[in-house]
Amino acid sequence: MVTKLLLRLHSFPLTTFHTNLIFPRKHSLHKPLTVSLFSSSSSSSQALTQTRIPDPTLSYGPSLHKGYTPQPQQHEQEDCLIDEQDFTRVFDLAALRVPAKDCFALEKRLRGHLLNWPRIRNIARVPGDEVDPVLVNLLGDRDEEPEEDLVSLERRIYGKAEGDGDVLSPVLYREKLSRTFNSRGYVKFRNLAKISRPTKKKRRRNDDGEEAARGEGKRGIEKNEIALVEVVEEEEEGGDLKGLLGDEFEGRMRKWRGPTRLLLLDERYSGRKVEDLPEAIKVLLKEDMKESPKSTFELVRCKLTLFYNYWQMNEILEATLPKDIIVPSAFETVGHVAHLNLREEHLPYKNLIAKVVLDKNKPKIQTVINKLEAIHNDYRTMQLEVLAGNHSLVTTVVENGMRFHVDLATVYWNSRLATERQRLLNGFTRNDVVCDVFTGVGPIAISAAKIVKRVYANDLNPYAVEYLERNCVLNKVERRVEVFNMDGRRFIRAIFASEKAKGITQVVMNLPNDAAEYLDAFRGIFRGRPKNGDFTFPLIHVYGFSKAQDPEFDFHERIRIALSEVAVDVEMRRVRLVAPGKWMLCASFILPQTVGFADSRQDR
Ligand SMILES: C[S@@+](CC[C@H](N)C(=O)[O-])C[C@H]1O[C@@H](n2cnc3c(N)ncnc32)[C@H](O)[C@@H]1O
Repeated sequence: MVTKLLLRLHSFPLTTFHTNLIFPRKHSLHKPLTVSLFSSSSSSSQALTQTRIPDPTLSYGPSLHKGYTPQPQQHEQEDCLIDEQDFTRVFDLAALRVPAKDCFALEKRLRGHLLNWPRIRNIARVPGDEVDPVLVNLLGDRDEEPEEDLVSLERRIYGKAEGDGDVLSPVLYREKLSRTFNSRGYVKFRNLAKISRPTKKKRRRNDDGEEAARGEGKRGIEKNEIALVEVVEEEEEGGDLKGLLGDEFEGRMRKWRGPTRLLLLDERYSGRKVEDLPEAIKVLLKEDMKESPKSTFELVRCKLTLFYNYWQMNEILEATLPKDIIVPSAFETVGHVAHLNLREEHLPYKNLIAKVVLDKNKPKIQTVINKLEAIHNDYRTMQLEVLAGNHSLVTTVVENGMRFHVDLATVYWNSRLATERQRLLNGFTRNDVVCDVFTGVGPIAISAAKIVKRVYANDLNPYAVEYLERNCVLNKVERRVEVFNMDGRRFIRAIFASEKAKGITQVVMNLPNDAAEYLDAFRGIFRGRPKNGDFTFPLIHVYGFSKAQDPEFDFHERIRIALSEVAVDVEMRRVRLVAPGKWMLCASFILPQTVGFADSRQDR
């Protein structure tokens, strides 16, 4: 998520309340302010008339069950599945307005008293008070008449000071200045060009047309906007300076003369007056005042608006789905595709769930699919339903630093096996020659090709073989991988009957449903060859599922039966629990000589 703060100025019709002032300011440089956090630009023109959402059991922190909703807006509903405006929540907060230069130090020291909400920065910018340091310097360091300095500064920046009447448009203001130029002299206006020319950043935003509508209250919430902070009140005229800092600081009362920041205070302090703030905050501010006597602070009330984009997937789903069903919290990803495994109870809400998954995981996720039924077909491909996003199931997955093109509609892919594949790869050396009998699009074969001498990769599915070949080229291993498209049993027989058999040191058989039953293909593969011949008895890694009480024993039995061998020395490990009570296992063993030289008449 982008964590950028951008400024909004004068974009909301804001209500102004009285403020508790730490430092009163007779002349304010500020209008009601709008500050946007984490967004790229514009703000809402929502009127903040509210519908309270009372919940007596409120926990600490942001929640869709807390705060209040702004008055519903007339809007065109793009998607009837979910109305994003229903998820807008407004929270009343207190904030300390502090000089920008002090904000980080104060944030550190006040941390325990700040808002500390996830994805919301404790420091918010205050638009409109960013003053070019050169201009601030123009004020000099004189203490005697700070207010006159500020009035003068205001005129330079805004074309008017408080009480001067309406703000001139930038064009009129420039014209006015140019008319008075000669009489007033260049000295006082040497920054004219600077202040009348928009900065590069502002210009860019103007180009986007985003700033153009500012002030007209026409803008909607930006797509990626998650939160907005608005100062909703201005200071009380002639507020009591002594309230917080005592008599000793009265003489130090001075005006703002530079950029400020808002330090958002803990939600507990919402609506409090200065005197009600914890002693720790007061002491700290006093200390800061002693260290930098020119610092100014004020307590302001503000509204923090959290939009649909702020809330996380589970928060939205929890608020939307009926209370008695489990909120789906996880999904698999394959490239840009999110793969849900929805339960029966979720099916009536599948499109809504998919939309939230898509919204909350963009741009990485572009498509949301649901598996329709258990995998039954030979190629181990899934029956899928596209629920949201684009319908392309051709995607690119990165695993072990390799890239794999995959079409989920026609080939098998399972990202959950990445760790297991890596474990297998760790056992390969550059002296190995690997045979991958059920290779799919090649996640093992292609990664192995970067390590070992040679790989023979086979799959029955012609689409998988097509992607395998593409992926070999994509990962620049096509010269080390020989590709076959045949039934696994036939492949084992053919490869071990050929000259290639000599060098093969490891065989991978990852077809957990039936791979063990293909082991019979190894019977007699070296039959007829001299027993002291220069061939290797390969290390075989075979995968399988077991629902038995003792899965290792059960799988071992299947292997023994397939090999027609009384005893096989097998190293067994559990890979993962694929369903309640169903384990995926990997058995590794060196092909027994008795099996390799077996009489083929025992074969199927
Ligand atoms: C579980 S996938 C494993 C793919 C790959 N090893 C991986 O980790 O992604 C099993 C693969 O075996 C292929 N397959 C199924 N039956 C086969 C057979 N009789 N002979 C060869 N390949 C077969 C399927 O097309 C599928 O690609």
